[in-house]
Amino acid sequence: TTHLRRKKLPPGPLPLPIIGSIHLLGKLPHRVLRNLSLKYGPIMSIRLGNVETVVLSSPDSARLFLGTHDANFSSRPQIQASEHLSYGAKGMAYTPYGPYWRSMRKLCTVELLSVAKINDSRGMRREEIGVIMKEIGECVTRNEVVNLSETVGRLIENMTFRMLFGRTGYEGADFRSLANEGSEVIGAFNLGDYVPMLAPLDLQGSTRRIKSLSKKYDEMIESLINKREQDRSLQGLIQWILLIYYCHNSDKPNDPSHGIDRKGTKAILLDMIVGAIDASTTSTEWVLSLLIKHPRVMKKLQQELSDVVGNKREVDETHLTKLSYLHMVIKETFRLYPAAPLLVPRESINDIVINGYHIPKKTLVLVNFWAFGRDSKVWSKNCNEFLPERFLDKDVDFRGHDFELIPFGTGRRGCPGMNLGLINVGLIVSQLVHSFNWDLPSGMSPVELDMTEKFGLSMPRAKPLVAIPTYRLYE
Ligand code: HEM
Repeated sequence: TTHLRRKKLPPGPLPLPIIGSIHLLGKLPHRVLRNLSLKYGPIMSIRLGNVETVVLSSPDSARLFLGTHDANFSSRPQIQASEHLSYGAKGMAYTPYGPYWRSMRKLCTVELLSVAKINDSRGMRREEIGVIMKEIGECVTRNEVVNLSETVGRLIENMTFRMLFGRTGYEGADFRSLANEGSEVIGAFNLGDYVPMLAPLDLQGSTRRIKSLSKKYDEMIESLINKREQDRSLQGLIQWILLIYYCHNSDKPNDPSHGIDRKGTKAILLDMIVGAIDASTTSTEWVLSLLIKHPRVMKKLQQELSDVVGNKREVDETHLTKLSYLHMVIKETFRLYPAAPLLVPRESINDIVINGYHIPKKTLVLVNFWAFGRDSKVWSKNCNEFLPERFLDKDVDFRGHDFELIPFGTGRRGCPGMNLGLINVGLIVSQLVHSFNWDLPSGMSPVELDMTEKFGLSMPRAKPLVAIPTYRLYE
């Protein structure tokens, strides 16, 4: 009997032969998995093709797996998208746990995304926001609507480009569509990853799509790296990556031994591009949507901006820590519209027994963080309401310690770009609503604003957010 008990999987739907339960997932898997969890519980097993999968749908279950047993759940599944796009797991985000991942992670946290490096690019962010503010000002004069999704996406793309390559874009270097498409193919449940016998048929056309995207990426990034090699005066994070790459490949005694080669260089750049553009854009888009949909909250935030920043000045990064209501608005947005609804998938390293359930090694672990926010046991009966004030008397932070709110994940694999992401979102949102008032077009009332989402590695709006700006400050 002990043997039987040790082999007991968590409860879940009965799998079909060959495909398991993959057919259930549909277009919005976070919603489907949440409904299944209401039936089977917060630790649920579901077989996707050949792949044993555990879905965690409550903060307590996430604490158990990613807190208590973080070490055992710190790997990532190997999927076709990362195989092709990351040159065979040469980056960080989709690289299995081990020494290579650890040195990539160190490279990112120490050399690229440290507080000092982020502060170095402060002036650049101010300039890029200035460009967009001027552009929106022209729309005010001409009485035009602004496609906020597109505008925010372009702004974050420009900031990312400059951060990495020290200048604004080059002809043909389209980071944004790379990030969007990357998020789609990486997030998709690609049949070939789960049912290997069907992989050669490529029934959904995913493999073809992934291969063509990776070819496009490789051409683009090769040309960018070549340009940098020809013009050493260009700054940006690329200089640090290349420095380490040259050291490693030239027997220098001071080799920082990150073990990075040309492919690794390109793979880590891809992680930075997709990570920086996709999640920050999606988050900003949802914050703005929720503010426009809830005029009371918008007014209160604008009042805070008037009080802290003053009506004769632009928002500066140093203001951000003083904007406590903005902080609550962002938390509340992450709770209801997380940029990554299932976070980024994990994979177990060894067999383990948790709560009497047997979790075999190489089990795929999905954290349905989207479901946490919709759980009245966690957030009380008003969990579906957008109410930033709930954080006044609930001391919950989003940095990975409080499992109710883990939009950036947690533990060894938690997001290394969190500080940068928060600055991007906070700065853009506050500057946009400090300078302008926003109304919906065609006399649409705020309650009518459509909030439908799309699924991918990230969860953007299904339809772009468009609104009409008017000056708030200088009139
Ligand atoms: C609002 C913005 C962002 C959100 C919501 C977000 C969210 C996440 C989440 C949920 C994970 C998975 C964590 C886990 O498995 O526990 C992650 C990982 C990651 N993020 Fe972010 N992210 C954001 C911004 C950024 C930025 C700006 C960058 C880089 C410039 C970045 C780079 C990465 C990388 C490389 C990983 C993989 C880490 C690893 O596997 O070791 N992210 N992010």
